[in-house]
Amino acid sequence: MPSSVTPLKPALASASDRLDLIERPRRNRKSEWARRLVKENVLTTNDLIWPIFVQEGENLRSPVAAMPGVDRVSVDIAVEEAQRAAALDIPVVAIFPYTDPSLRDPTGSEALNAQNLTCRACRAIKAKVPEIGLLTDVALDPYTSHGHDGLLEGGRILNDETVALLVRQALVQAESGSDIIAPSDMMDGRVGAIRAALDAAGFLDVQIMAYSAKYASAFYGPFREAVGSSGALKGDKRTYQMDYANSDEALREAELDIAEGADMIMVKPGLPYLDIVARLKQSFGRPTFAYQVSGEYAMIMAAAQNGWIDGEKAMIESLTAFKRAGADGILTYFAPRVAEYLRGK
Ligand SMILES: NCc1[nH]cc(CCC(=O)O)c1CC(=O)O
Ligand SMILES: [Mg+2]
Repeated sequence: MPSSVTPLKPALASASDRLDLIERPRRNRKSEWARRLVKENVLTTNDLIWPIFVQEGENLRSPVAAMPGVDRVSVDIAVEEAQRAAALDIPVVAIFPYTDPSLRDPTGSEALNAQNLTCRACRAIKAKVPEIGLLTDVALDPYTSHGHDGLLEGGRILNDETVALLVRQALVQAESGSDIIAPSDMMDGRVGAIRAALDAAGFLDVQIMAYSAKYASAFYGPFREAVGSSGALKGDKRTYQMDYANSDEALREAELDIAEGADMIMVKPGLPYLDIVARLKQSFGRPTFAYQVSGEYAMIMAAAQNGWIDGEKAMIESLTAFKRAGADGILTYFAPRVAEYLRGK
């Protein structure tokens, strides 16, 4: 018998040393094949949405300091990234613009410009990579000089006036080829208003993924660096984004968005809010997504770069945790790396 073969033998010498257990949960974990057999949740490339930051210029990549491995890219490179995503079977890319400071104003008027970066990126990607889904964020913050998602008047964010602008922003995005409109602004009533406008304009097939439970969070810091709104932001977003102490409120928000026509709902941030993901999925049974945001990405990368955790393992574990909580998909900056990892398996 070759020495590498483990002989079958009783684990303990005498029966008296043995615990009298009917159930031994470890039996189902005894080997790789046994673990695979009882695996409950699996992460696949179908679960991934890749957020991409775009900037002006040509053949340009600018690293985002707080997000190692993530670059802001010019539109031509964004097209190449979309091609890479399609080749990796990633279903959707999400476009986020770095707007030149000279184009930012108090009303975020650049958001309504059909020639803005987001719209140009959409058209360029649609033309070259028609097989990939395109998601665009609807909110004014990449375009306002004050960094808020809505119109600001005397220190207040105006709801209904903002919604009127968001509707127009959604329309220019749909006209540019966006397949999924994702309102991230947290104004009341925006989903219904956007749905009605899309339908009236004939965009019956354009989907809405509502950022339904979006919390006022410290984990968005690196994103604001990436889109250049951190320096601009005055105050915080707590009068429109949710209080992280609340959970029932997320149910009411999601209920409203669904009633107003959201095709998909989203929770954001991700990992610290898995309880919300689970509650929404169980309560509504709708396609439910989570956003593993910039600060979550930064934490994993920073610890990995210090040699404190295994970054690749933490990446897969964190994304599988979203699946376990009930998420149908995850917006994650790890998307291309995970897709490559999954392909190699
Ligand atoms: N409304 C814009 C928006 N859309 C996505 C994010 C954050 C994404 C991330 O941190 O990765 C933000 C920032 C914010 O609300 O301040
Ligand atoms: Mg709402």
